[in-house]
Amino acid sequence: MIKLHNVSKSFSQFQAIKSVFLTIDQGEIHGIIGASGAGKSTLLRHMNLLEIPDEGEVEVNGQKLTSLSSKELRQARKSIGMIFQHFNLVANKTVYENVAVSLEITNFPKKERKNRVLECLQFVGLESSLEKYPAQLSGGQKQRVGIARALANKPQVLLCDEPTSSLDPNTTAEILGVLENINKSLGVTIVIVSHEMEVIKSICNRVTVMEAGEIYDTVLIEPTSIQIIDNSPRYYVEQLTKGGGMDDA
Ligand SMILES: Nc1ncnc2c1ncn2[C@@H]1O[C@H](COP(=O)(O)OP(=O)(O)OP(=O)(O)O)[C@@H](O)[C@H]1O
Repeated sequence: MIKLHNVSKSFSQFQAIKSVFLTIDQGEIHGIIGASGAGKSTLLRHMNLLEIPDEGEVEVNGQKLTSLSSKELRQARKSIGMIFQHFNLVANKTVYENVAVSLEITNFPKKERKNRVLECLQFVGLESSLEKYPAQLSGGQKQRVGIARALANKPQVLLCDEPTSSLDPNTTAEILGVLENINKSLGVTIVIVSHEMEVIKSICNRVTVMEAGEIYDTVLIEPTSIQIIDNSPRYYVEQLTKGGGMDDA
């Protein structure tokens, strides 16, 4: 479970996040959507304290991250994986090494590292690309490496910041399939920030709509295929709740 309690964050004079309260249940696939600059990524980055809130508390997997020492926070972060729009792979490391490095950082038992790396790469279907370098991979394959790296330490939560925004529609569907599989077969709670309505509609159980640093609404959704034509938070909520168009707006 993830709990944000009265979280606020400013950059200089600009308040990016304003008194946000949000609870994400264990096992959920939770979407965060909204216009550019609404604060989606900043909010997500509070869930592993990559952003430290000015005010408020962040609780993940029963631990109040905002009350932990740096050592305790490093430990707690093992159970929170993260993937990114631009994959953030190390260019001069192979696929195998990119995943292994996350086990080295957390002091994962040395004897078990190789097996764990292979297991994760097998899970994302990249077991035959161990010796390749990121430049030799397609965007979808790079994101699979990112996912394998995020899974290496057996997280309970996976934070996804625009995970498919650099990918074409077919590759997007493949990556969403991998994320769905992680949720269903490993029981990992997933939070996805995306500006793509189709992505959110196809995978999430519940969606938070943000506007100007605040939560505009949080809605349960039923997946349907829609085409996004507007950027207002009201439109997002209408689409998520009714699956309707803008005719009655
Ligand atoms: N490190 C930072 N320093 C200064 N301003 C920041 C910083 N991080 C975010 N912001 C500002 O906070 C606001 C919210 O940014 P954020 O990236 O969270 O929005 P977003 O909804 O994810 O947008 P996008 O969809 O364009 O990525 C923006 O105005 C952004 O410029």
